[in-house]
Formats: sequence, C-alpha cells, structure tokens
Amino acid sequence: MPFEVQPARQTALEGGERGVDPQPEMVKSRDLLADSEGRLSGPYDHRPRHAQTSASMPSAQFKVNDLVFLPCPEGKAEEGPFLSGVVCEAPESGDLVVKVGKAQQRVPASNLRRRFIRDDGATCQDNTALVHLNDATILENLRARHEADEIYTYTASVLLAVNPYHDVTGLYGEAQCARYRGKHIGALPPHPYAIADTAYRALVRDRKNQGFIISGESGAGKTETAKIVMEYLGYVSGSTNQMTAQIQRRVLQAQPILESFGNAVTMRNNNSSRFGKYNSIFFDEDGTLCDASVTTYLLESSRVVVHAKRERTYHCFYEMLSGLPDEKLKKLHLDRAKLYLLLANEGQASATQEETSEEKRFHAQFKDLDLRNFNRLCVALRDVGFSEEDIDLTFQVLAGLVHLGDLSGAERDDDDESATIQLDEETLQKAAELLGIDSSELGSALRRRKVKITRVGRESIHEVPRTTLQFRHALFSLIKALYKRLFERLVARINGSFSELRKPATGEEEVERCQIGILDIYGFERLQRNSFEQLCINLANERLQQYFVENVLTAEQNLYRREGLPWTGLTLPDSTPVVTAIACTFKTLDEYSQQLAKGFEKTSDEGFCQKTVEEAQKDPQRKEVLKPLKMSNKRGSSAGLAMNEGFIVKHYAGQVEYNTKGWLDKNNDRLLVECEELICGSECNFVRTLGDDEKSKVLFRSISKKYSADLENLLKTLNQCHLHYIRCFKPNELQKRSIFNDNLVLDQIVQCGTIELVKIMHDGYPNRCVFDELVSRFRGRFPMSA
Ligand SMILES: Nc1ncnc2c1ncn2[C@@H]1O[C@H](COP(=O)(O)OP(=O)(O)OP(=O)(O)O)[C@@H](O)[C@H]1O
Repeated sequence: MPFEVQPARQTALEGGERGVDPQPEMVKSRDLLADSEGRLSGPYDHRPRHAQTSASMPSAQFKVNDLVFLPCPEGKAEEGPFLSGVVCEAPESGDLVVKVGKAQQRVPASNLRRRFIRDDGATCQDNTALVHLNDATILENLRARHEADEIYTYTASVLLAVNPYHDVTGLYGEAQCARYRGKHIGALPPHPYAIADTAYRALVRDRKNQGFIISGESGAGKTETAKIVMEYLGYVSGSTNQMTAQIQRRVLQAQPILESFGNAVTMRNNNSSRFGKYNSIFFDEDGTLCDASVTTYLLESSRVVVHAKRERTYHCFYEMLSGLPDEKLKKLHLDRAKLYLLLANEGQASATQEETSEEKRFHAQFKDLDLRNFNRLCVALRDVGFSEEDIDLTFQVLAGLVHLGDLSGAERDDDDESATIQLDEETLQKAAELLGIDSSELGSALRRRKVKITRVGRESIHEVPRTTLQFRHALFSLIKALYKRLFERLVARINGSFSELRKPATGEEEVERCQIGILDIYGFERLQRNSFEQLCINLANERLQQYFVENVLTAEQNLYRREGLPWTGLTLPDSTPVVTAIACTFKTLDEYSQQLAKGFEKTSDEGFCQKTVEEAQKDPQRKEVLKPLKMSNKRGSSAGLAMNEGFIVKHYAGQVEYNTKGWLDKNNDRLLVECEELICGSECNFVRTLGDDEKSKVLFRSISKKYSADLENLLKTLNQCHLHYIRCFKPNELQKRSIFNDNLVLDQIVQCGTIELVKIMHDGYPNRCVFDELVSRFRGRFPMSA
C-alpha cells in the first residue's frame, strides 16, 4: 500500500497475552483504556485487540480474584441470565471455585465469562471498548447506562438505544442539536443526532444517498427514534426559505397523522405502528431540504374489525369520539359514551355486563390522551394541507365504519335456508347515509350473495341468503377495504402535499437531489396467535436481518480477508432457508387463494396448510425451518390448533407458531363484487374515489405477492444508500421506566446480531478509509511532488 492508514491510538490492553489481562483489580482502568496522551479511548478509537468474546475459556486463563459472570442456575431464570462472582480457587485443570455472594460453587471454566469493574464506575459509550467482551458484559454495560439515563450506546458504528419509557431531561431539542452539529461520532455521548449528523454531512460531502435502518421489537422505540432523527435533519438542513420551512413542518406533521390512522394500543405498546414506513427526505446540492415522501407497507387491516382483549383498533376512532364537538358528533349519529362494537374487543357482541364495564374501564384510561391527540391530529391535517371539508369527510367515513361495525352482532337462523340476516334498520340507515350508499342496496348486498348458475349452456344470476358467517365476512371485508383505502388516501395526500410545495419548474434541468431514507418497520412478532400479518412482518425482519448480516458482518469479514489481515472468521446466521420457505408458502397460498376466488368449493385453509407443510418436508433445507405443528395431544397442538390449522417457522429471532385460518381470504386484495359496486356507486364523491373500479374483473389480486415485491424494492432502495443502523431495545414488557429485565434485553442483544458485530468490530479495525477517497480529500494538503 503506498499510503498506509494508521490504525487508531493504541491502548494499554494491546500487546497483553491474548485474552489475559493483568489482574484487573490492581490496574487502574484509566491506564487500561487511555492512550499516551491520557485520552480515553471511545468509539472508533482503539486498535484491534483480541479479547475473549466467547464463554469457553480454559481454566488456566483464570486466576484467583478474577471477576467473573456465570450462568444463572436453571430454575432461577427470574434472577437474570448471569450471576457475578469472584474466582477463589483456580487449579490448572478441572473446575474452578467461584464465590457468589457468600456461597462458593464449582464451575467449569467454559461456563465463565470475564468481568471487569472500572475504578471510577464509568460505563463504556461503545461496547467495542469493553475490557472483556462477552454477552454478560455487554448486558451489564447497557443496564448501567440505562440506570443512569444514558440510553444510547455505540457498537462501533451501530447505535443501540434502550427505551427509557420517560422523557429524559435535556436529551433533545434545539440546544442539543446545536451541540452535535458538525461533531465526529464519539466526540459527544452517543446519540441519534450524532448518527444523523454523520449521515447529513456524508450526503452533502459525497453526494451519496444515506439510509437509516431502525429496528427492534414492538415497543422498543423505533418510531420515537425515527422522529428524533427527522427532527435533527430538519434542524441541520436549515430553513433558509419559506418552502423549506414548510416542507420541514409537513415532514414532522405527517407523523401524527400516520400515528392516528396507523397505530393502535397493543399488549406490547400503547402506540404500536401497525404498518411499516420509509420516510425519504430529499436535499438539493447545497444540502437544503427540498422535498420529502413517505412509503408505507402493509397496514394490518384485520385490526379494524378484530382486536384482542386489552388492545384497541386504530387510535383515530377513539380520538374522533373524544375530540369532535357535540354538534358534529350528532351529525355523525355518534354518542361519546357508547361502546361501539368496532371499538371494543372481539367478544363484546355477547359480553356480560361485567365484561362490558371492564372494557369501558380499559378504554377510559386513554380518554385524555385521545383528546390531546385529536387536537394534534387536526392541527397536523391542516398543516399538511387538508381543507376543513376534507377533514369532515374523513371523520364521516370513520363514523360510517363505526355504524357498519355495529351491525356485526346480527344473527340469522342458519337452519332455515331461506332466512336472511336480521339487521338493525336504524344502524343500517346511519351507516348508509354517512357513506352515501342507498340503505336498501347496502342491506341487500350484506344479506344476499349473487350466484352464477349455468343450465343447458345458459347462465343466470341468482341471489341466495348469506349465512351468518358469510354475512360477517362480507361486512368485515367492506369495513377493512374502506379503512385501508382511506389510509392509503391519506398517505397519498401527504405525499401530494410535498409536491405542491416543490419549486415550480423553471424549464431548466431538475437539480440533482440526494436523499436520506429512514426505515421504521414493524419489529419481529411472536404473539399468542400469529396469522398471515405476522408472517409478512417476520419476513421483513428476516430480510432486513439478512441484509445486516450481508452488508455489515459479511462485508466486514471480507474486507479483512481482502486486506490480508489475520482473521479466522465467524459463522454468521443465514436467513436464506427461512426466506425461501416463506416464498414457497406464499406461492402455494396464491394458488389456493386464486382457486377460492374462482369459487372452487373444496379449496380450504386446511388444504393450503397441509400442502405447505408437505412440500416443505420434501426439501432438505426447508424442512429444517418450516415444520408441522407439534401435537401435545391427539386433538391439537399446544395452542389448541389441529394438525392442518398451522405450522411452525424457525426464525432467526425464535420459533413462531402460525395459525393459517382465514389466510386464503386475507391474501386476496379484491373486495366482493357486490361490496365494490356499493363503494363505486356512492353518492359521496369522497367515498366513490375510494372505489376500485378496475375494469378487468379479476377476482384475485395477491397481497403476499405485492408485499414481497414492495419489500424487494425497499431493499433495492437501501442498496443505493450508505446505511446507518439503530437497534432499539425494550427494557421491560410493562412499558415502565427504571425496569431493566436482563433476560429480555439479552434475548434482543443476541437476536439482532450484536454479539457478532461487537466481536468483528472489536477484533478488527474500526477505523478505515478507502485509499482513493483519502487521496481525493487530502490532495490539496500534499506537497506538489506527491
Ligand atoms: N427516546 C425515548 N424517550 C422517551 N420515551 C420513549 C423513547 N423511545 C420510546 N419511548 C416510549 O416508548 C413507547 C414505544 O415506542 P415506539 O412507539 O417508538 O416503539 P416501536 O418500536 O415503534 O413499536 P412498534 O413496533 O409497536 O410500533 C413510546 O410511546 C414512548 O412512550
């Protein structure tokens, strides 16, 4: 190499015996981590060193008084995954004796992890700077930082964020943005502002697209972190003119709209995003914000009609009921105090008085928040350019859906083939009026279905009563389709509002723009009942995890090999078998959904499930990751499912049991023809535009195919960006501050590949620069002769 890049400063750890430090207690931590000028080593700021990262160490490597972690004995998991102790006896071979509290126990060396306590009690801002690197010390570091409200920690270039579940004073805002502006990573405590600043400077300097992948479980803090990043980008890109200021405001104001319509209270998060989103912010050649857009992915539309106990449907419904003034509610025939079926949990149609009171109490806790968020939503809608009429129409459609939902408790005497469903006429009228649909046509479409009968070569259409199940299916499909399209309409309006602000074309060539994309996508899900939506969500997580492995971990190892560095390599997780298994599952699902749409009576969810499992078992790779349900008894699996009602997928983040009931239908984007005709024929312009009047009367349009294609497009977009990763962690399931559940966090650390990342970054060369880039940046400073 003609120009050698010096690794960063050497630390005192360097050069010691591999993995053997001087007696930790006797060495000042400052000595260990300081360079020759006494500066503490921080992120990107240490030479490669080879600490032990795995638990398996020979006993000879331990000495008496060494601090260690040992795994918590089985059955005591609630105490956390590790116990801390100190070595009291270290024979050359055989088990060591470790003191834990007052007790002593014999432990094989391979079960021990080394521990180190700094004299000053300081934590590490970058996990790669930990003296001993293993899962237990990373966990300890994150816990100590979380306790001190230092919620951000680097792992080389990846930012880890542990949700504080409260507003940490002084952490954000303009003064903090100003502090981070123009500073190198590591100059200040870890922060999303620092990563955002790095991305922005790289965009301006190198004219290269930048991307943020923000990942983590539900409730880990992805959406909040995405907003923090956007806030910083808005700040740093300045508001030099009115248009920029307006775009900035709209980018930020789009978020409450998306949250009201796309987020809901779930068991894991009171503000859970039930869709994925990719926010793109465009900058012109001077780094001024000039445009923005948002792309959304697969809204969980089933939540509009069913949600579990102690969960809610989308916020906007409750916000509307809490916030609309009385006279507007009256016009929409809504009663603030009523518990509507759409807004209550699944069992409400037949709930006892006690259950209804409990449900009301559950909803009451969100009342004030709903009211505040209603006002926030209205301000945001106006800021983004919605007229008062548009806002009223949006609530009108929501109210129409609420009344439609109230029809869902209707029953029919299914023993009498000629009987039709008994619908409450007043409710039907209210729904029809608000949606601009003729109430008798609405009633008729819900009560009867059209059947094509061919006799002696002649086709005729007959109407037959729907069974209770068929009625509910038609009603729910109508509600889901209208809500999903309303959501898509809002997203389109938000995007349209950015283009309205864009500079009018001057006839000159469009300026070259670069973008920063921020991906906030639903985290891995393993619920009590996992359906089609969870498989889609988990596929996205598999693909993104694989992307991370390939683009960060594998790329890093390849670079070391190319540069001729001594590197033994790590075995990295490979998502390919799971991704292939899901792709094959979707293919089979499409075949079956298509057949169902065409009216093949024998096509069933069970048939699809059976074929999926059978096909997987024939393929040596797929059968390792997609398995039949484990039957705990003859009747069903542990979750009570029968053999052909589901399957198990072994994801990188754990094993998930999927329930395949209803998938053939869920996978079809086309609405029943009778219901589609109602929307397209509405007297209300706004509702009519929500119709899908595709002329080709195809009966099936695959949701899984569209979703997979969207996902691949997203990955292509990410491929064109320089990526920055933020991994969010959830410290407890209770959504409470100051609780750090070690087991829960350790699971997340392991699942997201942090251990491998730390190992690679720590043992490798965290500072590097491509030779050509270096030359071009510093050319001006070289002597003429160079
Ligand atoms: N940096 C933060 N500061 C304060 N509170 C936070 C922060 N990050 C998250 N929270 C709290 O945690 C809650 C959940 O965060 P968020 O909605 O961002 O999670 P998520 O990962 O996007 O979840 P989901 O996948 O369910 O949408 C927030 O409503 C907020 O109360």
